[in-house]
Parts: sequence; structure tokens; C-alpha cells
Amino acid sequence: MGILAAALEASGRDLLKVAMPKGRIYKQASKLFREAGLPIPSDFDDTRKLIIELPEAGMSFIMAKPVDVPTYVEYGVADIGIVGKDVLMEENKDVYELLDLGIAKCRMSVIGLPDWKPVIHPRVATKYPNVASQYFRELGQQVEVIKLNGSIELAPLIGLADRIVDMVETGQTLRENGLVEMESIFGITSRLIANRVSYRMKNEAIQSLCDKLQHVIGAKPNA
Ligand SMILES: Nc1ncnc2c1ncn2[C@@H]1O[C@H](COP(=O)(O)OP(=O)(O)OP(=O)(O)O)[C@@H](O)[C@H]1O
Ligand SMILES: O=P(O)(O)OC[C@H]1O[C@H](OP(=O)(O)OP(=O)(O)O)[C@H](O)[C@@H]1O
Repeated sequence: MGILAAALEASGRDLLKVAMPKGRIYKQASKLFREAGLPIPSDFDDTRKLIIELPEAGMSFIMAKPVDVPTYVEYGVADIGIVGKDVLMEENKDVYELLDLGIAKCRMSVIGLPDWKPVIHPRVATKYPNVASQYFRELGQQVEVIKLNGSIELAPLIGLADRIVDMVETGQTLRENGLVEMESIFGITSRLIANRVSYRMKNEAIQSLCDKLQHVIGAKPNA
């Protein structure tokens, strides 16, 4: 291997690997990164590529399904990642939570039909079985938790469950389906997380990124 190739490979190895969620969070996260001075090109936004290197920023991005971000970070295949608090609470992985990015705001709530009444064997449908189980256990209520993967609001409408535990952002989905928010469990924003070993080994790069992001977040009135 030539000297240049070896140097390039070595610099490639040193890139900070970032697990970036595709979908909802990506738009807001990439905006935040750009505001922090990290030159994420606009053609990243529509690409189908899954690994994108940005050597000029010292980073490489793994384009991930949001729910998988904590797994990549826990195993160290990504040094850092961006993920919603909902996923962090549900997945309970061994990672450091470094920063509240204040983006992709919503809340986790208990939802039901307006005429909901307690039943003998209550069923709760959700994409978040661990969060829901813990919530009802702490209330001392026995419920059967049914895991679904989307369109959770269907469950009370078609008689699958009495209530659901799901995210509410604008409330539009609830309103359009005649459901009501019965209780808000916790607020959700996206977080910057880090692998424990990477946090020590790449501390300078991670800290520098945190400082840049913190600077932008701190400048926003509602962050
Ligand atoms: N209205 C909202 N509904 C759901 N999630 C939201 C909302 N607003 C912000 N979020 C945040 O965005 C994250 C990712 O949501 P997104 O819908 O992109 O992914 P997903 O539903 O997990 O993925 P996929 O669509 O690939 O199954 C959530 O984990 C949550 O933190
Ligand atoms: O309060 P709102 O602004 O209406 O947002 C909340 C809705 O958004 C999410 O669904 P998503 O769009 O991710 O679709 P899904 O049903 O596939 O989870 C969430 O599960 C709610 O259904």
C-alpha cells in the first residue's frame, strides 16, 4: 500500500462514526449540524446510500432506522448517534446520553376513546411495550400489552385494545380519529448519545461536536 493510500485509510479509520436516523429526525438533525458549521451537503437528504463519509468534517454517517441507533452505538459500530428519548426509554441500551438536541419534540401519552371505562382484563396496544409495561406496573395496574408496529390509533377503534400508549405531536391523528389524550407520560426530544469506549477514546472530537451543537441549541429561544 502506498503512503498516500495508507494515510487515507488511517484518516478514514479516525472519522467519527455517527448513526443518523433516517426519516423525521434527519431533517431537523441535519439542519442543526449545518447550523453548527458541519458541511452536510444537501444531496445527503435524498440519497439511498447507507454509509456516507464526510472527511472534511472528520465524520462518517451511518444512515439508520431510528429504533436501531442505540444498538449501533452500544456495539460501537457508531461512536455517537441521534435518537428520540422514546426509543432510548424503550431500548434501554448501555450508552451515554450526552445532549438534549431539543428537536423532534413530541410526548408519550396514554390515549383512548372519550367514553373509555375501566374493564376487567384491560389491553393496551403500543409500539413501546417496555415503556407501557413499566408505566402501568408503577401504577399497580395489571394490563395486557399488545405490541404493534404502526397505526397504533387503530387499536381502540377496532376493538383490539382499550387504550394505547403512543406519541402525540400536534394531536391531529387523535382528533381525526375521535380519540383523546388521557395522560401524558413523558416529553420527548432527540438526544445525542455516545458509545462508552468511544467517548473516552475520541473524547476530543466528540466534545468538540457537543460544544458546536450546544452553541446552536443555546442560541435557540425554545430549545
Ligand atoms: N409526530 C411524531 N410521531 C412520531 N415520532 C415523532 C413525532 N415527532 C417526533 N418524533 C420523533 O421521531 C422519531 C422517529 O420517528 P420516525 O417516524 O421517523 O421513525 P419510525 O416511525 O421509528 O420509523 P419508520 O417510519 O422507519 O418505522 C421518533 O422516535 C420520535 O422521537
Ligand atoms: O400528534 P400528531 O402530530 O398527529 O403525531 C402523532 C402521530 O405520529 C406518529 O405516527 P407516524 O406518523 O410515525 O406513523 P405510524 O403510525 O406508522 O407510527 C405517532 O405514532 C402518532 O400516530
